[in-house]
Amino acid sequence: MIVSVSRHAHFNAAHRLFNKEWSNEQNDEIFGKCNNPHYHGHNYELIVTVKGPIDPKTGYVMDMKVLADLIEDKVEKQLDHKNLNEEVPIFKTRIPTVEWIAVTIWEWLRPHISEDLDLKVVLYETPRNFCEFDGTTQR
Ligand SMILES: Nc1nc2c(c(=O)[nH]1)N=C([C@H](O)[C@H](O)COP(=O)(O)OP(=O)(O)OP(=O)(O)O)CN2
Ligand SMILES: [Zn+2]
Repeated sequence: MIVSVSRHAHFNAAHRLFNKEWSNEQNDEIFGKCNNPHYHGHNYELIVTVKGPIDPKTGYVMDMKVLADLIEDKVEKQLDHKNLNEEVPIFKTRIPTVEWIAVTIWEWLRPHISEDLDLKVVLYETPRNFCEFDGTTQR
């Protein structure tokens, strides 16, 4: 049997959506209020799911305490109460959209989770806007 287990986490962060290769007018046209030069913030809700076989000895797919500690160390410490554009180096080159934040979180977690397990990240930027990434690189 292949089973999924998930851990819910939370962080808040500020960001500004803009492409530094574009003019102010282009950025305003594409990103609108999200291009506010004084930034704006979100309460991000994160769901991390690992999927795989149940270990016959432990009954676990993965120890949720280990997963929780991993999310705290690799994600929350890097992003919580941060200005993503200014304080998180990867977002100097990636626009901190919910898409890129979700992909980045997946990349940060993947090396620390058993290769036998699939990993999926769901990230809510607002209660109505969310993004999902499971490592897929081709359509
Ligand atoms: N594909 C994406 N589109 C948008 C993103 C994104 O990351 N990926 N981000 C934003 C902004 O960050 C913006 O702050 C989202 O806020 P808002 O439009 O206010 O979202 P709400 O769900 O709160 O808006 P309602 O219109 O009230 O539902 C925009 N787009
Ligand atoms: Zn935003």
